[in-house]
Amino acid sequence: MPYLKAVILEGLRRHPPGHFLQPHTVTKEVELNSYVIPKDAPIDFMVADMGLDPQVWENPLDFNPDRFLSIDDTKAFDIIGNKEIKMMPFGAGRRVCPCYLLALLHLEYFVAMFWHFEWKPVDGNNVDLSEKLKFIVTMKNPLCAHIRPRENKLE
Ligand code: HEM
Repeated sequence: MPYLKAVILEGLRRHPPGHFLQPHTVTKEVELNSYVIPKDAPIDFMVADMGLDPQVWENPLDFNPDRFLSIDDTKAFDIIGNKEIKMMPFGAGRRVCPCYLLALLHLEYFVAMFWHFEWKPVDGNNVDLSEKLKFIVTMKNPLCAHIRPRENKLE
């Protein structure tokens, strides 16, 4: 289970479904780290870039779930930025995704299907992880796979 959770977190870091949040704004001018943010100016959060910041993540382009296993308890990873923000696929603060726990559970069920089902690319096509930026991010070339129950259960 810890590794399954680590795979989900790494997927959300490396390929967050939304590259931006909804635009946010401030109700009065504020200064943050010597930047002045004017009242009512639309503010976009670069979610995808946060997850690729080399000052925060070692080899950020690598898909490496192990980076989350070094955290004592994967469950405790601060995905909604209560204490610190290292990535924010669900946003943070008062407009954070209210269903993030449901979404995480859903992702776990989906990825756990690999335990029981074997996935094979159709006609030997390689899996292409190129992204297409729409309202959310989708696969540029949709995944086509044959799925069948595993004959040999995974250890
Ligand atoms: C992997 C799945 C999901 C991701 C990555 C995701 C991500 C997000 C993000 C980034 C926001 C905007 C946060 C902000 O602007 O600060 C958001 C808002 C929201 N999400 Fe999700 N979400 C997911 C699944 C879901 C699901 C399953 C539901 C409901 C069943 C849901 C319901 C909502 C709602 C209602 C809001 C608006 C909250 C508000 O404006 O106060 N999301 N989500």
